[in-house]
Amino acid sequence: MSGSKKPAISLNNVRVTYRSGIPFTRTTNVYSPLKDISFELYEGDSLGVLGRNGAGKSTLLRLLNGIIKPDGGKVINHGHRTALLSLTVGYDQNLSGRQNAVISGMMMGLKKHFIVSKLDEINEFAELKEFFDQPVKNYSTGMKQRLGMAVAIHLKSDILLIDEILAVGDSRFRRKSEAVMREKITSGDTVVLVSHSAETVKRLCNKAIWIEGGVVAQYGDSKDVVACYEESQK
Ligand SMILES: Nc1ncnc2c1ncn2[C@@H]1O[C@H](COP(=O)(O)OP(=O)(O)OP(=O)(O)O)[C@@H](O)[C@H]1O
Repeated sequence: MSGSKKPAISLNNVRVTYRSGIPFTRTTNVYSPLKDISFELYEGDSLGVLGRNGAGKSTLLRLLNGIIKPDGGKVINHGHRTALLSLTVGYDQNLSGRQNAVISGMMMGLKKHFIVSKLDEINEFAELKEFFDQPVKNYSTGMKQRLGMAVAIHLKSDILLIDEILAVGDSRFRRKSEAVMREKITSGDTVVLVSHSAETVKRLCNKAIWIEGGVVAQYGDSKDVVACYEESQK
């Protein structure tokens, strides 16, 4: 248990296997980045996810979001609405930022008229101006990041899952996003943050999980986990 906090999502012995066919052969690549993962994400926690490239951090966020299902073990969401903020998942490139914002909101289970009432605020935060009505394929990485951040902040979910999105974009917008994130965290929102920056995890998260070799190498207070993770990288 984590004090009197309630579990928001529980993972019990979770395994994820990717199977991809190799072109022009009858063979299939089978790979399990996550082999046996168990932990509880508690309500009100801000959890940083650490691990080297390919450790399965983004896979873990997709599991928490419910986009993928485990092929072993169980993911139990105790009734929370999640929003995944990522530069690689979630946009229809041919639709405008405005249309994508509406779709994202509907995927979070929100009513269309509520989402529509928030669109001006979303565009104001994202600073997209007339680009808001252009196809996302014309956006720069920074513009996609700003749109994702604006949608996630204005269309409230119970659990915000953030995949590396604070690492890109210009420093002014990064500071603006970090300030809003900090506000959400202090007001008790549940956040899971994947970052290559142990410093960011230490700054924004109270807890951290370190994934290595498909299992949990360490889970606990973010300062302790970051210290061990950084030591292992030397
Ligand atoms: N759809 C997929 N099909 C096949 N393999 C995949 C798929 N998605 C991810 N993988 C593989 O699973 C492993 C874990 O990927 P994942 O993106 O979760 O790692 P990560 O820790 O987020 O990596 P990074 O730090 O580089 O972003 C990688 O080896 C990746 O190549």
